[in-house]
Amino acid sequence: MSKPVVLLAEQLSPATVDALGPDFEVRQVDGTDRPALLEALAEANAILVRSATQVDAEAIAAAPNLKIIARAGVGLDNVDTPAATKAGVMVVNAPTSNITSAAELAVGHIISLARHIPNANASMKAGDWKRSKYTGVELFEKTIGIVGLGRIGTLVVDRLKGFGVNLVAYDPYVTPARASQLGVQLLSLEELMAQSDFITIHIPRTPETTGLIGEAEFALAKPELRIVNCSRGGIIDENALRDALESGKIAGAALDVFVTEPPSNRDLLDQPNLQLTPHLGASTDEAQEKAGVSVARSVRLALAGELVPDAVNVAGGIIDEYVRPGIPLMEKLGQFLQGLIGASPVALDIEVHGELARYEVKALRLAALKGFFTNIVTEQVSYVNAPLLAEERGLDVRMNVDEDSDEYRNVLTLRATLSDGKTVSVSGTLTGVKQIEKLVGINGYSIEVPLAAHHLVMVYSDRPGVVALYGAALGEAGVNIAGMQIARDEEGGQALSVLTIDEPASDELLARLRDAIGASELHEIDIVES
Ligand SMILES: NC(=O)C1=CN([C@@H]2O[C@H](COP(=O)(O)OP(=O)(O)OC[C@H]3O[C@@H](n4cnc5c(N)ncnc54)[C@H](O)[C@@H]3O)[C@@H](O)[C@H]2O)C=CC1
Ligand SMILES: O=C(O)CCC(=O)C(=O)O
Repeated sequence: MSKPVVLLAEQLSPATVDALGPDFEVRQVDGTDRPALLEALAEANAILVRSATQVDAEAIAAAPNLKIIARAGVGLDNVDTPAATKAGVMVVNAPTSNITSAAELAVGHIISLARHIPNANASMKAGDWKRSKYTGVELFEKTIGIVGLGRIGTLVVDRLKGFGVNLVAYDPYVTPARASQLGVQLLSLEELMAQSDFITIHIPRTPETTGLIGEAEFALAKPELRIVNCSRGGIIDENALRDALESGKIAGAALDVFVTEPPSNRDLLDQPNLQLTPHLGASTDEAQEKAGVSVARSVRLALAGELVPDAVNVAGGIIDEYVRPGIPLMEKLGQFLQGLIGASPVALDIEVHGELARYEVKALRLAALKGFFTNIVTEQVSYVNAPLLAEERGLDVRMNVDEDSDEYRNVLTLRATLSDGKTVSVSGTLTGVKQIEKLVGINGYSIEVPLAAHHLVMVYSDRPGVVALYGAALGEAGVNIAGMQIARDEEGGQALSVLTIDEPASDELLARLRDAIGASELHEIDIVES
């Protein structure tokens, strides 16, 4: 069997390939060479990128086998996550891999701006010895404004505390209590612009943050202001920054990120009081190793069909070891239920009874939906797009979790409500040390049958001789019965037989069985392993 193809579209740490291990065919492509990228995506099961490769809707459409897009870093601006979700493709990033490096670069820029280190260095290399020209300022007792008190902003705060500075911040999504815990005073953006001697920006680029700092904000600034952006290009309006630097409205700026990378607007780049780095925030050995290892681990999990903690478009989160075996069982119950109803329900109740109820079981909801849609839509169904498929079909999905369970330690039940109000249900459990997956209920009939690849479910009126009838029909067709269980509501009432068989039954055999036993219901249910 050929190995899954993992495409490395950018330069990643060698630790990435080591962490992927021998189970994949690793291919390289230059992600900025668009035709080459689209061609390589045709066979890719996973793609690993940094920030230069555009994984947009066109690229995702060119990758019919793609299961995961892994961003070895934080920002996901270069990945079309909604398009990936629609195609059932998981998107992951490495959210903490490079935050220390990015925070350290921002602090480095602040100190360099304060002491003119890059300009003084360039001047000396050019043969000069100019001391007074490069007189700087101390950080001590200055006001430093942090825009964005997230992961990186918080690390910057921690690092700056040692300088004896006054820390203020603008982040509308952070509570004053959290800010004061960090030793930072929350201000409005206008107050922060007016009070700060230094500003450092650590927010994502969104429609709301694009151009957040422009002409109006620079108009509020002190002439001593020095501003640093190591987050995303465009959060500071580049034209407004050029004007503010050129006119002496502010004292200096440092940029690691640009609207277009690489940038070409020389009128900005050539400003003498602007210091530049070519998007180096994450460019350290440590950050690249952590990012590579983190995304390699996510790729391994995703290609093994597992939920991934760092997925940004899946709501599964971290799954407890106790919950984990329930995931494949729930997926199978989802398939089984769909096989039983063969129609589209209006509501789906996902019930978790027993000890499992003490754990976070959100992942079981995803598993149920994934299983339910697996055999009824043509597109790839994954933990990513299964909730979207339910939403698109107007399916009312409800989750009921309850610690009570009578007969078994845990029982998982899926109950569909059809448009005529009728309900259809299937229940399963895991038994013994080997955690055997068993069906323990169908439509209120108690049974106990190990789940298999092929099942027959027959409902008929309870009477002697029926087992011989279906046994003979299956025997004549050469189909072996692997397991069976009969249940009934009352003597002479309705009976239900569940058989596991070694191969699928043909349509002709199903018709013969129906006639032979006068079945009121007969379902052949095949479970495909995902
Ligand atoms: N230069 C580089 O190489 C690197 C850049 N980055 C970038 O740094 C930025 C920050 O990353 P993290 O700290 O990990 O993100 P995060 O998600 O932990 O924090 C972002 C913070 O921004 C705040 N925020 C969101 N909208 C805001 C608004 N309109 N005004 C003010 N605050 C707002 C949020 O409340 C949050 O606290 C991201 O854009 C990321 O892509 C990250 C790593 C390396
Ligand atoms: O991989 C890189 O160098 C880009 C880092 C970055 O900007 C991020 O992780 O958001």
